[in-house]
Amino acid sequence: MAAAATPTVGLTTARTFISSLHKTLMSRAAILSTESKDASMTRLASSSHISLSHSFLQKPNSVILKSKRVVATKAVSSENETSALPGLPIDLRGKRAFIAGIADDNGYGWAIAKSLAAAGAEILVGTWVPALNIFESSLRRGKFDESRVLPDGSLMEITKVYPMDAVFDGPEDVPEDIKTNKRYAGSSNWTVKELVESVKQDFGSIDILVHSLANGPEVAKPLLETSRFGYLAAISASSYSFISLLQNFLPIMNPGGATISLTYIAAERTIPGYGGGMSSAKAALESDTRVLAFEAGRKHKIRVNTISAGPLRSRAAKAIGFIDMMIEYSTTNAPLLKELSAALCYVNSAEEVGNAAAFLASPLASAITGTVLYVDNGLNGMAVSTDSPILEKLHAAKEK
Ligand SMILES: NC(=O)c1ccc[n+]([C@@H]2O[C@H](COP(=O)([O-])OP(=O)(O)OC[C@H]3O[C@@H](n4cnc5c(N)ncnc54)[C@H](O)[C@@H]3O)[C@@H](O)[C@H]2O)c1
Repeated sequence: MAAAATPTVGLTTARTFISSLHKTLMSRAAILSTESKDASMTRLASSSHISLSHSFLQKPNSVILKSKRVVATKAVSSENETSALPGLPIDLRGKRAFIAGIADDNGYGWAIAKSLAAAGAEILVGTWVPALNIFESSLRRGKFDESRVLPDGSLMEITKVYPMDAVFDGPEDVPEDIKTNKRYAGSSNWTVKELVESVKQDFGSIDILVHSLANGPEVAKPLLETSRFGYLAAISASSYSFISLLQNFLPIMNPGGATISLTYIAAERTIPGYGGGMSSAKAALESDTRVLAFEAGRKHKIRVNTISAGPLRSRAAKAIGFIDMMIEYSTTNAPLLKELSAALCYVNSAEEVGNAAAFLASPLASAITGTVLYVDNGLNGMAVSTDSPILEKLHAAKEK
């Protein structure tokens, strides 16, 4: 079920590629490395994976024209070279991340995967079963190629995509109507226990777990009108799912690893319209972050944090129905006044959340656990909206 395999390259192409990499390496080696160029090349040959974009695969002759799309997915620098680099890099090379909740390239899960990949982590993805076919076929057809581009010009590789449904812990929990549902036909081993068993069999262990999923069937209903079913379904898919993933993944997580979930300010302050028990689910997720940080920290040396993210036009958010208003509210009232999705600088909000997640997952955050990290341009700190007509009256009165 590999979504994006690493293709082999023809001999001539490989020579061209190695020659261009050799040039790059030589210039890097001259600046950075104290070891011999031959030793660097030997290391490069053994550590680099040559990977090509889908567009190259479709047009083999375009490899030289599109040389930027021909990349080494593993960094060529050694530990020595890294320590010689200026700055404080987020280095996740050698780490394996499982990101639960990616079904397209618009959501926070995708952005986090990209930042983790840019820092060198290997990426495994868990996709909700009903969305799996379309996600995998879009990936195969190159629909996401443009948004797979990482800051160094290479493309994010997803080593494997796993089907999952986070509301079922084991096969015994799956009701008949889901078992026979045609959207689930053709996929297997997608309950949480079976998923983790598959990851264990395939890879042995992981270092980073990201929970980027939520679901509330009655999200559009006010809490006061939410049914017991809707409320519990929201908690099950959006909060307990994190506990279930931790329960099952912790035994195969390497000590020192990190887990991250995504929350929303509606957990702490009232956001009218974010209903159906979703605000309750996020409140539970934030509280659980603290308790799970204690338990997972003591028992497994694993950190647990959650990112409270600003509004993003993801598929899930669009389904709620007022995401554009929330974005406008945020861009008008947050301390940092920037359009989140077209930021003043080279990043957008999803990337900013991705980068914060990469930091939290890295050794740079080794003493951070049990926290809610706000990545929302500071909106959470505001007690009044600056565009309130009441405040406008106040300002007008002062000016008189
Ligand atoms: N978009 C926002 O404005 C915003 C703001 C703050 C927090 N968040 C949180 O970010 C996380 C990611 O959401 P997003 O907005 O990026 O949307 P998204 O649509 O990209 O991600 C939600 C994912 O959850 C998956 N999913 C739903 N039910 C599932 C289940 N039972 N099992 C497995 N997967 C399931 C969906 O297939 C989808 O891929 C969520 O926790 C969301 O609450 C979003």
